Amino acid sequence: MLRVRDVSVSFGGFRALNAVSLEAPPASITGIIGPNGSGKSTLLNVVAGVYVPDSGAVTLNGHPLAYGRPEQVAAAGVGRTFQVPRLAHKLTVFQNMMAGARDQAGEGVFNLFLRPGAVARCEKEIASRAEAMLKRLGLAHKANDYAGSLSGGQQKLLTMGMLLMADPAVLLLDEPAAGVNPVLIEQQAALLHELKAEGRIVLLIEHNMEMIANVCDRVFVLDAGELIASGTPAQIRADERVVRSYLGMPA
Ligand SMILES: Nc1ncnc2c1ncn2[C@@H]1O[C@H](COP(=O)(O)OP(=O)(O)OP(=O)(O)O)[C@@H](O)[C@H]1O
Repeated sequence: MLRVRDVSVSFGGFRALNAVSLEAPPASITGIIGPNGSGKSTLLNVVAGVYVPDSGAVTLNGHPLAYGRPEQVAAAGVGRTFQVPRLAHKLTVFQNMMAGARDQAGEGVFNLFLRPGAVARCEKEIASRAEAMLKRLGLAHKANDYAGSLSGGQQKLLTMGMLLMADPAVLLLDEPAAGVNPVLIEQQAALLHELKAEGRIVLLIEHNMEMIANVCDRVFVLDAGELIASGTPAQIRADERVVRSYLGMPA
């Protein structure tokens, strides 16, 4: 279970999040919606260990996450993607996937010199997982292309695949559907359902309400740093305050 309890974050004198709480159980997809500047990315950044909250707590299975230490949070099983995919554009799709894998035996100089056999075995194992992941994402035919040559939607799928190479218990996804064509959005939604079926916790920031309605079990709505509503997608759509502050706004 991922728990965010009464988290507040300020930048200078500006309060970006005010006592925000949410819970996300295993095998669930949780949407975070709200107008621009309402604090969605800030919340994701607190969970990802980028920002240290002024007060409140974030726990995974009862253990506090390491605030301000994103590498430690990632090692604890929390992976995140960004609004603009972070890829090595001049490396191939396959090479990017390999870089996404955690615990590569070749990482340490000690291993490289003293356990070359183990390193080679591990590399082979990672390569076959990367291959399988590319097949799963429908990107196998792009394996040897530069990552920079993929469409925006394919790049977003690739970053999700890179995350999955580390087998995270929690995925934090920042606007995966933005700028993506409808066919790839459907593919993303199918992948999210699979990740849920595998027992993972998915937190999803998204402006695409169709995507939210299609995949989310529960939705939390932020407005000016405050949590103003939570519920099923249907409950959120019917919530007058949400419609006034967000859904009623022209796109
Ligand atoms: N590092 C920072 N320093 C100062 N202010 C910040 C910082 N990060 C975010 N803010 C401010 O905090 C508020 C919340 O920003 P945040 O990016 O979390 O909103 P958001 O809901 O993700 O918006 P969007 O939908 O546009 O991505 C905004 O007013 C923003 O300007």
